[in-house]
Amino acid sequence: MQAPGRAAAATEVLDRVLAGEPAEKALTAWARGARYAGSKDRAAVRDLVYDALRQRRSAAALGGGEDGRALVLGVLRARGEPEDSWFDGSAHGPARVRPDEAPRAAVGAAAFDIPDWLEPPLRAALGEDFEATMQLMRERAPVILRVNLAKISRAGAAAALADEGIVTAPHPLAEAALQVTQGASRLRQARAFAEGLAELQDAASQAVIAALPLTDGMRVLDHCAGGGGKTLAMAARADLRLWAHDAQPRRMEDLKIRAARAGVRVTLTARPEEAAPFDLVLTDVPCSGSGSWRRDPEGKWRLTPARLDELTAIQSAILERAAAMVAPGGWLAYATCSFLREENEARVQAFLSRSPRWETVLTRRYGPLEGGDGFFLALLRHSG
Ligand SMILES: C[S@@+](CC[C@H](N)C(=O)[O-])C[C@H]1O[C@@H](n2cnc3c(N)ncnc32)[C@H](O)[C@@H]1O
Repeated sequence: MQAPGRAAAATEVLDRVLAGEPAEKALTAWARGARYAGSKDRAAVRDLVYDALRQRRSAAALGGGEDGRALVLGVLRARGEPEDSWFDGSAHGPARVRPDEAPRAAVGAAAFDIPDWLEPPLRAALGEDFEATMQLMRERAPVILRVNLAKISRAGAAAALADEGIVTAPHPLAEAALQVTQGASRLRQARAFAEGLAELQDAASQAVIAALPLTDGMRVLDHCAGGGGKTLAMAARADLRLWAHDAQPRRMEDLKIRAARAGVRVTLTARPEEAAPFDLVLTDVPCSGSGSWRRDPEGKWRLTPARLDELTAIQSAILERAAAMVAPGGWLAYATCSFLREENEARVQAFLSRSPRWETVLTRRYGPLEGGDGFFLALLRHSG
């Protein structure tokens, strides 16, 4: 495919997304009907679509409109591409750019590519880091690996990956983190993956686990385990007795296989109370995802104040339930991949105001200025 064909494909996909279809579904539907598209074409169309979703408001302004065509034009203008070679009016390409499609300036929240209603709470949460953080959130997220230090050193894993054409650099945020700088497309087939030497995991997720007081022999519950990324990261830190739970057990489907690959044992449970008490319970709660909108940019346009209220109620309920499963003197770790105080400090405060036997030992916010996703961790201790 030539550049115009890719622009036309991204326009078609974005128009479907703007009409309400999830981006992954729209991309799959397009790829099925475009057998002529090679892997490079599919990657290029995907990049255009995801760049447009991350930068939806500023791309719309730069592209002089609101539809898929304007978004693609805006992204290409932001990239400094010669628009005539993409919008060339050829049979498979978009029509030439019209005079009424002149770029406009994005102002206010649009310049940060966030909905208007989220600017005040994000400013409140991020303070003087707001602008720099929001600029980074408009970009693609880095590809980061967690080396399984129980099996190999970080330098050893980097060397094994380099043998397969995957170039990495140590990431400063966590001792097991490697940032992939070249060859990311080879990762899925890499031996280092199949042998459980490394897993994909954001650096801030890794830093959250590194901050937990985990020691050999502890009984630990990952209460919102999902795919189990943090379960496995905890297992690599110490010789633990580990349980994993999720309200949607299907999400943990691959965890058994991944645990076996990593050489660790995890008990999946639908009724964690039966194995309580635990020395530490991690609650990586469902949240707005505002810290990981680089990876899931649709999330920021989907979020509404009503959904945020629902999420904060769920977060409070999870904290209550998890706290009841912690042994006297034990630990409760509350984590979100969100910047918003309503989901972070405010949830912890609300919990503490109802729970006099708990105190905060540590709170920490992570963000893209440190090279990872946005994350929040509060480590609470029971008084015993
Ligand atoms: C942020 S994700 C967890 C990601 C996971 N810890 C990881 O590192 O890959 C939140 C998870 O919480 C689960 N969840 C939602 N409500 C829950 C509840 N009331 N109790 C337990 N898990 C819940 C969701 O199904 C989702 O998998």
